[in-house]
Formats: sequence, structure tokens, C-alpha cells
Amino acid sequence: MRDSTSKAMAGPRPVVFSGPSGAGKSTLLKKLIKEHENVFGFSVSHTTRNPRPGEENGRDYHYVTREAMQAAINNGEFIENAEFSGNLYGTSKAAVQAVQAKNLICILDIDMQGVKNIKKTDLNPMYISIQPPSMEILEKRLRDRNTESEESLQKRLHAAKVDMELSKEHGMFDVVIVNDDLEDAYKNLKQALLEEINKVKKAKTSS
Ligand SMILES: Nc1ncnc2c1ncn2[C@@H]1O[C@H](COP(=O)(O)OP(=O)(O)OP(=O)(O)O)[C@@H](O)[C@H]1O
Ligand SMILES: Nc1nc2c(ncn2[C@@H]2O[C@H](COP(=O)(O)O)[C@@H](O)[C@H]2O)c(=O)[nH]1
Repeated sequence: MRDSTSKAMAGPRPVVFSGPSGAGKSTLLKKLIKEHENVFGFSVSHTTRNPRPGEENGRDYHYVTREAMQAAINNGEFIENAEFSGNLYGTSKAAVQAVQAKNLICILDIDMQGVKNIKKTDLNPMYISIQPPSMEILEKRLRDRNTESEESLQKRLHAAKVDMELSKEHGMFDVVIVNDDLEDAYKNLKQALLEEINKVKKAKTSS
């Protein structure tokens, strides 16, 4: 049965970003939101992982205990949730509603399990995959980011291999962007979203 939990949500069509950990999703999304702050809003996920230096509770994630998150999931508060690299992650209904209430394009940054689960709902987003140029470059970016233990890094690289295979499946994503040169990737991203950006800008000027 399809999950109709998002039926009551309104506003512009959301955009789901996915792709291997380290591919550059956050880097691209932060640029996009900064340049178009009246157009896009970020769906702040919940996670049981610890905050990284510089991350802020309520802005980057809602950092919660596994017990609290599991209770909220059991209570039906999440659109989707997944276990990734030893931690729980999930998109709450409230996170998406908070963005849609402002008539902004809601951006979700989620893993491949999340993509599959969102496809079972009525959210109807556009699906964009951000891919690294190669596994070697991905590993270098993750190591240079200096945020992961060796164990977490290996789990992420393993998930990345699976992710990169699945993302080739026909129809999984509307747009695939290879993030090699950052400025080129950002230009391609803006081009892919141009129509949606213009729709929101037009709606805002005529309201
Ligand atoms: N085009 C690029 N060229 C070189 N380095 C990049 C590029 N894009 C991103 N990076 C760097 O690669 C690292 C990983 O990027 P980022 O954290 O944005 O990835 P992510 O896909 O959001 O990862 P996660 O899913 O783990 O949150 C960061 O240190 C970032 O500065
Ligand atoms: N299914 C979901 N995946 C999510 C969510 N929020 C983030 N993520 C994904 O988790 C990994 C790791 O993120 P990190 O911040 O620990 O590096 C990455 O692929 C994210 O896209 C979510 O709510 N649901």
C-alpha cells in the first residue's frame, strides 16, 4: 500500500538529492540554498550520529538518541528512515512541512534506501543523483574531509559501490550529475533546476 502521509503537504515540487557519501551533495546544496534562499529550503533530517565540528543541531540535523528516534518512528512521525553506516537517519513529516509551509522547494539529502522509500510515498519529488568521478576520488575526498573513523569510512565506501551500481538503474533518477569540477557540477545542477526555480520566483512575484 502506498504511504499517503505526505498527501496533506502542499507547495512546489520537492527535490531529492542522493549519491555516495563524499560525492559532494552537501557542498552543492549549501551553494544552491545560499544563492537562492527565497527559493529552496532544507529538510532537516534526524540522525543518531554525533555532530561533526561546525555542525549545528536543528540546522544540519536534529541529533537524537536511537531510543528517541525509534520511538518517533514507531509513532509514525517519519516519511522515511534508514540505517546507514551504523546510525539511524530519517526525514520527519514536520521537517518537510516546515519548508513547504514557506512555499519553498523542499530539498531532501538522503541515501539510496531513502530514495526507494520515498518512491513509495505521494511526495512526488524530482530525483537528482550526485556522483563522484571515480571511487578513488571519492575515497580521497572522504579521507581529506577527516570526519570518519577508518571503520565508518570503509562502511561508506562499501555503501558507495552499491549506490553507484543502483543509480545506473533506469528510471531511478531524473538527473545524474558527476561532481568532478565543482563549478561545472554546480552549473549543471542549476540548469537542471532552472524551470522549477523560475516557477517559484514567478509565483512569489505574482502573489
Ligand atoms: N568538486 C569537488 N572537488 C573537490 N572536492 C570536493 C568537490 N565537491 C566536494 N568536495 C569535497 O569533498 C568532501 C565531501 O563533500 P560533501 O561533504 O559535500 O559530500 P556529501 O556527499 O555531502 O557527503 P555525506 O553524504 O557524507 O554528507 C568535502 O570535503 C568537500 O569539500
Ligand atoms: N534515508 C536517509 N538518509 C539520510 C538522511 N539524512 C542524511 N542521509 C544520508 O546519510 C548519509 C550519511 O550522511 P552524513 O551526514 O552522516 O555524512 C548520506 O548519504 C546522506 O544523504 C535521511 O533523513 N534519510
